Amino acid sequence: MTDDDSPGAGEVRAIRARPFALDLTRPLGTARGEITRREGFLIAVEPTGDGSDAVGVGEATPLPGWTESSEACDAALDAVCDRDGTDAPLEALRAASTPAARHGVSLALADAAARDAGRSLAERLASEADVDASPADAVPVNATVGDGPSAETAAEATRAVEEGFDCLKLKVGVRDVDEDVERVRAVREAVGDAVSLRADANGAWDREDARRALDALAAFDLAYVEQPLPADDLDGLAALRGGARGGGVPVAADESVAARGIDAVLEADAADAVVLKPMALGGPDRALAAALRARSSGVDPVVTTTIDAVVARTAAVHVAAAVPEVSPCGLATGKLLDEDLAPDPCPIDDGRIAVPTGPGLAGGAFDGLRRE
Ligand SMILES: O=C(O)CCC(=O)c1ccccc1C(=O)O
Ligand SMILES: [Mg+2]
Repeated sequence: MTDDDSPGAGEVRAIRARPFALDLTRPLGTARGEITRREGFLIAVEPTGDGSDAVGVGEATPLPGWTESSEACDAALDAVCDRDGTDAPLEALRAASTPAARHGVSLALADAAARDAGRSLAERLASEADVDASPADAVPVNATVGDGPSAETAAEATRAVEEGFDCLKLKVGVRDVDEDVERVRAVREAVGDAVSLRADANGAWDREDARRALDALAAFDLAYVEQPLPADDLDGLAALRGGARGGGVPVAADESVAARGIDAVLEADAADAVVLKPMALGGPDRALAAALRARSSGVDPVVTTTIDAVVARTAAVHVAAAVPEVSPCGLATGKLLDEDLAPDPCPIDDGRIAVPTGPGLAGGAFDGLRRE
């Protein structure tokens, strides 16, 4: 990483933040409540130096429980916005306390730097993180199926497979374990054996329920169960995995990574896979670093979002593209939003999402947002 090239190292002419609010088409049911609406801030930065005038865009879309509150995000952005010649704004934004604010500013700076260099964001992230391989031009994705009655869940899963998805993630943990087992059975029967299935309990179960659920779900060849236990129960997750090594269901950590950090999860041997949300981890750079650390420990990284708007979703696609041979990622959530900040530059075809070629996030696709 060179000094004049590193995000946050240069002087920044101006940082602006504009609030937005977007409704979901219909609520996404999870064990931690329904997600109905996303409120955040569109960020724009104008870096100084060498006569370049590339404006970078970013997005800070907090989801309380995963990130700071909307108020804390607003206050953190306020502290770095609209100040002439703000130096190293990233140093003022703590990933641990205000990850969404840091995400927004770090993405805008990285977008600007990538545009200046005429490279895609994925190329810039990969080279900053010393990834040798070239970024992928498309990334496999899972369809996201929320909680619902068994027949509804099976119908939604069938629709996703008809649209070309060969990996589905089902939300579980809202109902009791027996009902969820029946939902997974109904989906497996509806979609057949060739489709990869994941289940996400969002920390809903205690150790006894989790053991019972994983034992019963072993019959349905799940790729993994995501966050079967609360975020802090790393020892419990490690013990559940004992079954995975013996042919049971693999375990993925999501909330645990956001709450405790990637290093704690890897040190505790708590997961077969980790689910990485750039918005919850403090930025695309930090999410890629976590992915590479997981990979080097033999743990499979998966990139997803907190149901972000198009700017942060596109950034997460670039993060996923920079991870060599990445597993299906939770990036097919654009259709959950009723409206968006701009048209989506990442078409999904046959279960894969296209990575924009740049420069930056998506060439000229977000130029309307840069000028506002
Ligand atoms: O991973 C996906 O398929 C979509 C994203 C998703 O499920 C999610 C969205 C918002 C908040 C939490 C979660 C989660 O993975 O638990
Ligand atoms: Mg999850």
